[in-house]
Amino acid sequence: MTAPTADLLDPTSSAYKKARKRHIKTIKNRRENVEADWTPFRAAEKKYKARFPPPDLSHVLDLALADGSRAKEIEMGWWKGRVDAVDVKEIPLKHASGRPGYVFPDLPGLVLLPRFVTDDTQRELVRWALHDHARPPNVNNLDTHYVLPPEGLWNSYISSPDLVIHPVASSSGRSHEIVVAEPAGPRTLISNPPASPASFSSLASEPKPLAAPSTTVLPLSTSALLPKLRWANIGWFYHWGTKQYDFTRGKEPVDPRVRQVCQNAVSAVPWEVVFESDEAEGWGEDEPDWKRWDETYEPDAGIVNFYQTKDTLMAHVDRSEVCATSPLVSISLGNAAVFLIGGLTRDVPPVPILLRSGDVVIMSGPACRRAYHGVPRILENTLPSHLHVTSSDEDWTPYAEYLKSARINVNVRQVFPKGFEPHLENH
Ligand SMILES: O=C(O)CCC(=O)C(=O)O
Ligand SMILES: [Fe+2]
Repeated sequence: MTAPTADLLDPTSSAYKKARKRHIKTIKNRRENVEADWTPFRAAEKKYKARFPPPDLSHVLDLALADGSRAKEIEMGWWKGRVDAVDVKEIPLKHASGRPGYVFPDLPGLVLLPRFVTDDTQRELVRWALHDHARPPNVNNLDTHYVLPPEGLWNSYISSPDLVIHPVASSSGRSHEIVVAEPAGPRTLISNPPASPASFSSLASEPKPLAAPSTTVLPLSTSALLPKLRWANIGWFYHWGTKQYDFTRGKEPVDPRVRQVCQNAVSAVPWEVVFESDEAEGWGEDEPDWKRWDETYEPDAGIVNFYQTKDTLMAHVDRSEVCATSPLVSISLGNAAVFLIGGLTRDVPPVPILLRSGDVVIMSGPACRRAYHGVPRILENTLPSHLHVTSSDEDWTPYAEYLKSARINVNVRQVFPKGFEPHLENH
C-alpha cells in the first residue's frame, strides 16, 4: 500500500522518513552520471515516477483548474498542476456541453477535451470495462497465464472473491504448441515496423504464434488476481509478440456505448481549426483525410488499460494501425494520471498533462499519431466524488472500491478505412 500523499509531504511523518531512506539507498546504488544517458523522454518519466520526493507538478498542464465546477475534484488528493504550464489554445466545440476543447500549437493533431464524458457515462463505462468487457470473447493479459472463469474475472470476483484461479501451465498440456512469451507484467518496448497500406499484407501474413504461459505464477484468489488485470482487447485482436494485429482471428464489435462517446468526441471537434496552420505533410497523396472524418471515422480496435496506482506505461508509439492519421480516442476514468506526449523520437522533450476522470484525449494526424507518449504516474487519492461509494446505488460499491486504487483508460483506434475488410488467404 502506498503511503498517502499528505504524509509524504510532511517531513516529520514516518512515511516521509521511510521514503527518504529508500530514496538515499537507490541514489547510492546508481551509477555516476547515469542521468546524462537519459533521453529527454526518459528523464521526464523518471521525474514523474519518483516516489521521493513526490514530483512537483507545477510544469504539468491541469485544465481542470479552468473549470469552476471541478474545484472539489482538484482539492482531492493534493495533486494539482497548472492551468498555464503549457502553451495551449482554446477551441470551441460543436456540441452543446458548453465546455471548450484545447489544442497544442507545438503538436498539431493533439486535442484535449476536459470532462467531455459526463459523470453518469463515466460510471457506465467503468461498469462496462469490468463487468461486460474484461471477459471472453475479449482477450486480457491474464488469459495466457490463468484459466479464467467464462463469466470473466470481475463477475467471478463479485460472486466468489475467495475462489482460487489456477495457472494455465500446471493445468493443461497447451504449452507444447507455444513459441513466443508474452510479458506477464507491464507492457514492454518491442520496436515494430509501422503498418501502412503498402506493408499491410506482408505484416498480416507474418506468423503470430501463441504466447507461452508463465511457469512461475501461483494459484490466486479472484480478489488477489483482480489487481493484476492490466488490459483487455477491443475489436481486432492485437498480437503482443509481433506487435501487429492478428486479422486471421476476425474482430469483436466495438461496444455501442464506447463507439458513441468516440464518435461524439470526433464530431465535436472543429478539425479545420485544429489543422488550420498544418503544413499538410505526411497525410499521403490525397487531400488531408481530416476533411472527411465526419463520414469516415469508425473505431474498430483498441485496448482498455487497467492501472493500479503503482503502475506505469512506458514511452511508446501506437503504429500498428493501417490508418496512420485517423483519430485515436483515449478516455480517462477513475484516478488521475500524468500523461506525457512528445514527438517522433524520445529526444523530443514531452509535454506533461494531468488527465482526470472524464477527460478525453484525441491523438490524430501524422505528427501526433506517431508521437511517443506514456503514463509515468497514476496520482493516488484523486478519485472524484461521483465515483465514490454512495448509499443510493449499492451496486456501485464494488466498482467504487476497485477504483480507489485504480485508473481505467479506454483507448480506441481505427485500424482500417471505414468499410475496408482485409481479405486474407488463411482467413
Ligand atoms: O492510459 C493512457 O492514458 C494511455 C494509454 C496508451 O497510450 C495506450 O493504450 O496505447
Ligand atoms: Fe498509446
